[in-house]
Amino acid sequence: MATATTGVGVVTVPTHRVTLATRSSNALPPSHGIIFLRTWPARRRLLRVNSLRTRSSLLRVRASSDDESLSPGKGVENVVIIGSGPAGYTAAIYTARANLKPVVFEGYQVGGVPGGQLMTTTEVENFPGFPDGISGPDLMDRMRRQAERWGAELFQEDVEVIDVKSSPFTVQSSERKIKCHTIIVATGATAKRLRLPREDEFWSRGISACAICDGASPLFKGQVLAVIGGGDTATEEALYLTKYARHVHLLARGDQLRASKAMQDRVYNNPNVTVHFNTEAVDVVSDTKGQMSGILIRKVNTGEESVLEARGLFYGIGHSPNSQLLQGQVELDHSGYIVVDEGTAKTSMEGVFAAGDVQDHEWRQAVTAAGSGCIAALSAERYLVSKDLLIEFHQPKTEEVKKELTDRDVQEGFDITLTKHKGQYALRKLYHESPRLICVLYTSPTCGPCRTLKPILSKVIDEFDQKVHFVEIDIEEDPEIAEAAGIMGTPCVQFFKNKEMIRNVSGVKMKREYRDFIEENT
Ligand SMILES: Cc1cc2nc3c(=O)[nH]c(=O)nc-3n(C[C@H](O)[C@H](O)[C@H](O)COP(=O)(O)OP(=O)(O)OC[C@H]3O[C@@H](n4cnc5c(N)ncnc54)[C@H](O)[C@@H]3O)c2cc1C
Repeated sequence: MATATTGVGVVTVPTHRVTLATRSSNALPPSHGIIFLRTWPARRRLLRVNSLRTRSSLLRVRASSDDESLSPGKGVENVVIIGSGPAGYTAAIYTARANLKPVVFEGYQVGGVPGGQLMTTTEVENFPGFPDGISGPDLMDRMRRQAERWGAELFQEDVEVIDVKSSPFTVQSSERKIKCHTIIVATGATAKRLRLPREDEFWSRGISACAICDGASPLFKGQVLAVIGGGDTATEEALYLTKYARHVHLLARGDQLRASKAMQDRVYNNPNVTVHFNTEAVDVVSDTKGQMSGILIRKVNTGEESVLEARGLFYGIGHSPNSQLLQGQVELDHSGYIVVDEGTAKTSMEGVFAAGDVQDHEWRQAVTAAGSGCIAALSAERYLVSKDLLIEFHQPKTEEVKKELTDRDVQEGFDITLTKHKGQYALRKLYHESPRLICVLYTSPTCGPCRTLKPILSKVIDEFDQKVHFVEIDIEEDPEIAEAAGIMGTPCVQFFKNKEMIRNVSGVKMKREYRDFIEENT
């Protein structure tokens, strides 16, 4: 039994020594901001910790535990969340606020970028709380920060293996292996693409995989649009788009629609929809302003090609759920979606919960994904309590976050002894004066993958502090530099040494690629 003195009173906690300090104290190293109350019966433990919270929101809690295996990272975690879309981050916010200290694998490449599908879209206009809309990357940034603020531990890594057949479960990425009592799978789904030659160029600028999300955007309002597919999704999207479009063409590869009879009737009876059977898209075409103006289509039965005028192209060819990790371990439906008990997040394996698009082939919206992430988080907490497995983690308020980059360098403020810089003045100075390897990251404000790459590269650069120079160039702020460097897209990383460019890396690559290259050249 230990007695702890606080600025507001005395709290008695059995078994482990617990020290409480007021917020003004700065004597606590961050690693001690944890309370382990493992030997208490779960319900009492929760009550006690909650009462600590109620008695003073100004309390920090430090605990020492004689059971080393319970230290975070070394022992068994309460919950691992896989995925960083709206479902994953919402689950992280809820579990972190419940003091479960969730470990989140945000993903990297295999199932889409960290932040999920919304990182690939411009404006999100239907997520509650943003009356003027918000860009997809900004929304995901906010969710991420909210999860981090409450103590979620985030890793930008793909999970490669899950083992839920033995308890505790194992979750493994290329960099770490974690044991845990519960898992929340929020790996989303990937919209199937046609891989048209100019698809990447017009993605989110004419081509979309979500009519409900993008149909009302000014880009498409009053225009002629086309939808590809012959099933329920495509017919529903075509009908939805008639609310905004001047006319909608539905392109079906077969000689009939696969959609339900009711949907077919609605399509055939709508004068604003024209169905083209035996038709496939070959590519999109653009006008002299570089805007999408039509679709090159081909009749599959005759091979005849023509251009169909359209300002927008919507894919209604389905989604693939990112559930491969769980194949053979939890029940999946015939399309690979994780099966959950209706209205819950429970999968066929106790302790494994699923949220978001990976378990939802019907609604697939950010807000429904977030809602199901909340359900999964609360379910995981309940499960841990019911099994008497829950360990609460109380973290001290984190120290002020170190600024990642110096402010935009100006002539007076430039300091060559610093490793990280921003802006064209710094780049010019370093190019001429730095004896170190220079790593230049080109970004743009609306580029989702840039937000993914920045923290990754920043961490790698930290490993080589004082051995390299790093400069970030926003190509909208410094277009001349970007043009001179021949930048065609962002993110792009260029390495310079002795006034020569020695490598150009486009897109987001694995962390070790940047690390290995820097190591070889410093
Ligand atoms: C272009 C586009 C525009 C859209 N616009 C809107 C809109 O305006 N409004 C709206 O409500 N909805 C919109 N949606 C739908 C919305 O984005 C999805 O419904 C929502 O993102 C689903 O959230 P999620 O968390 O389930 O999964 P996702 O957002 O798909 O996120 C899945 C996450 O899992 C991670 N992951 C996958 N595999 C692994 C692994 N092995 N290891 C670790 N991590 C992994 C990925 O990296 C990703 O972070 C849009 C979708 C698209 C494609």
